[in-house]
Amino acid sequence: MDHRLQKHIDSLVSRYPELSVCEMDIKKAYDILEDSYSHDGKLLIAGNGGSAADSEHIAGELMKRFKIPRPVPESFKEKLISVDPVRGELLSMNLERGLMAIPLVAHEALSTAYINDVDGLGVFAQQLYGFGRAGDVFLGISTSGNSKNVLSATVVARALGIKVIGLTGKNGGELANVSDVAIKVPATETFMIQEMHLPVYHCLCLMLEDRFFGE
Ligand SMILES: O=C(CO)[C@@H](O)[C@H](O)[C@H](O)[C@H](O)COP(=O)(O)O
Repeated sequence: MDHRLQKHIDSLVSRYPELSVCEMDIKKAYDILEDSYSHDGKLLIAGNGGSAADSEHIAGELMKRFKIPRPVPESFKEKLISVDPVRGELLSMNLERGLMAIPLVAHEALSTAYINDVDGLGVFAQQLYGFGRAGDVFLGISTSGNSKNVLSATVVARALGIKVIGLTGKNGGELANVSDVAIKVPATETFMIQEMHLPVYHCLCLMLEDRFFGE
């Protein structure tokens, strides 16, 4: 792996030595994401409770600058100038390029209506079916690896040609079995698993940002 990207993993492992067991799987997950983003794909993310918050957090890191400024291309700025009816005023916008990431835990009106009218367990599957396209990536976050609404979404992912990354606890659960790669952090207690998920996904976001927006 490029030393520029490896440095993020080295930093992760120096801060969290227990996560060294995840190194290979983090690299595999990175490769899947890099390939998807290189071909105009996107990331769809789902999880429950604390992992729902993580889903939103990840989208936030990817959709705008994390550490590196991501200026929009000059050609697009020129388009902004050409369509700005009140020259200058709107150009104070500081748009940034994003890596497209959609948290399937958002969209409350859609989710609550689907859960209420159709099927509680299909809430992520329905959104994945709507938003997902072949070549995208689904990231399922589950400390147990057995949350049925996340597992249902993996079935839809397979049917659509969407690769699945699982982020789980040590035991992996069913999610690890149905993922293209499962990052199983070495903890078994829900809150401790969640505490290890954060540095793992930060590392992936840093690697992707460096790849697509670094020098
Ligand atoms: O944040 C916490 C516990 O720390 C809880 O909200 C927790 O995320 C919820 O119980 C989830 O429903 C657990 O689901 P999962 O991680 O096993 O898929």
